[in-house]
Amino acid sequence: MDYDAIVLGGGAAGLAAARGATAAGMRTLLVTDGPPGGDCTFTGCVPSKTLIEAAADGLPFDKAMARVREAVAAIAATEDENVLRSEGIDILRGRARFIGRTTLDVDTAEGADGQRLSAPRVIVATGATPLLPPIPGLTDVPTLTTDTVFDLTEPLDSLAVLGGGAVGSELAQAFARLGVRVTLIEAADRLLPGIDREASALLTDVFRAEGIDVTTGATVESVRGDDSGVALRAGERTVTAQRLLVAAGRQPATAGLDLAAAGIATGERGEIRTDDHMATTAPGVFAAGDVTGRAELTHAAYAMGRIAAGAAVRRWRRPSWDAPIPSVVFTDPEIATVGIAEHEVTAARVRVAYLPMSEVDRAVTANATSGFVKLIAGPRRLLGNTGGGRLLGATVVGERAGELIAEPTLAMTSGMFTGRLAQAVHAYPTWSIAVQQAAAQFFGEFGGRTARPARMPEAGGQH
Ligand SMILES: Cc1cc2nc3c(=O)[nH]c(=O)nc-3n(C[C@H](O)[C@H](O)[C@H](O)COP(=O)(O)OP(=O)(O)OC[C@H]3O[C@@H](n4cnc5c(N)ncnc54)[C@H](O)[C@@H]3O)c2cc1C
Ligand SMILES: NC(=O)c1ccc[n+]([C@@H]2O[C@H](COP(=O)([O-])OP(=O)(O)OC[C@H]3O[C@@H](n4cnc5c(N)ncnc54)[C@H](O)[C@@H]3O)[C@@H](O)[C@H]2O)c1
Repeated sequence: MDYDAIVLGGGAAGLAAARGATAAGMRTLLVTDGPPGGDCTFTGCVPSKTLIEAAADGLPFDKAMARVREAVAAIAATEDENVLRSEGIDILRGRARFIGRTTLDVDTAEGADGQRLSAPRVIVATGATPLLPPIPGLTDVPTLTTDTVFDLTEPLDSLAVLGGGAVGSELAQAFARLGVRVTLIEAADRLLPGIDREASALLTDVFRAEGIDVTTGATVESVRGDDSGVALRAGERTVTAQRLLVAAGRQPATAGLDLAAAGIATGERGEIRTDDHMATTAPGVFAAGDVTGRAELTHAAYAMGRIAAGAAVRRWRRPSWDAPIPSVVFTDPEIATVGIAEHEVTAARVRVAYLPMSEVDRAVTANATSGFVKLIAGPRRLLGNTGGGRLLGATVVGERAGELIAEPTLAMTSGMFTGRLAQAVHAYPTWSIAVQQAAAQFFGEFGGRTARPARMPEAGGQH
């Protein structure tokens, strides 16, 4: 065998896996056909968050795009090939495919003949690529995806955004704030369909107030156009725009890997099937990150990479995928979630504490009262709702929601009594005191509010 472990893909999952395997004393090779950092650094989190911040700062289009390039370069430099080699990881730039369970053929960038490499442990972390849905005409018109949108150099007049998930919502608002006329079309009945219904409604109101033309419950059925513009047909509507951004989800990147040669099974969406230890159906082969079709988030990819590496090197007490994963949509206001949303409650005796930001002093002082904190807590085995029960989920909408979600995430991860959130003294007047004040509602009236029974789906999830 050439190595103890070979990792395929240099994104968040692959980097975590390579680092984890190296730290465990494995001679590790990272094979990647793109620069280390992957989607998050080059076409995902980093450019999108920089664009959002630049737009919020009121920068003109060209300066905003220049700031995007600078931020990407700065963060890429912290994890480039030299940095990884200094950490003891071998790197090969090239495209890998399986020719056996633990044997790979790698086509290197130089176009040399495939290099044959093997290791008893292989971790597949090849990520995902933007999905182009099978909509008539879509492949005949020039489209933007997150692979290309951050390369724009010329300002746009107008942009149609297909899809109101995290990508569509974040970029619709950023481009609108950069002066682009934005139309957003979402097939589901609301933006960010998986989240708390009130959060969706609030975001839609904010978008409309900022001039974004939002249509929900309308599926884009056909597209036509050319270099000068596009026209989208969605139900009764025809939307025209200079450019079209397709933000309809991502698909696992397994094309060309020849997973069958290794006996690696995939699921309905082409995702690599994994168990709780990130093991695939092929002994010795693990998978991590977006390619598994689990939470498509950088921190989740990183966590999966660590688990895969740990499980690959250990026989006993192998780490498992069971931690609650927070998620933040970086719109303004931010929408942060962990665990379940209220419409997902199925058990009895689950209670909800709700606190609007208009009753949080820091939000009042910041004149940013749009949003709320919602904590969902349920009974423990034997102990019931004693001590506030245990936290099942939280949704925070507001200016610093992404920071506030860390505390409920800790509560869920550690399995603490929800009451600890109310007991811990929080500094006044912080944003995070909102979590304490909401948690206090599980123990009686606080500020005129008390936790109420969760509303089951048919009753709707509004406060
Ligand atoms: C616009 C946008 C914004 C986002 N914002 C956020 C955010 O704010 N927060 C967040 O948590 N997540 C965000 N995400 C999601 C996040 O970027 C991904 O979940 C994360 O990057 C996935 O990491 P990964 O390692 O699984 O895959 P990737 O980063 O895609 O890495 C896969 C790597 O594998 C390589 N590869 C593929 N096939 C092969 C092969 N056959 N051989 C060798 N190498 C191969 C690729 O070149 C790539 O470098 C965002 C995504 C997008 C698109
Ligand atoms: N802040 C973050 O953490 C962040 C930001 C961006 C992306 N991401 C990750 O990237 C992944 C991809 O994001 P995404 O927004 O592309 O995917 P998504 O699956 O979250 O949303 C895609 C949306 O497009 C809609 N859609 C699909 N076909 C349509 C059609 N024909 N007409 C109208 N609407 C249509 C779907 O109903 C869906 O709501 C997500 O899973 C997310 O985890 C995370």
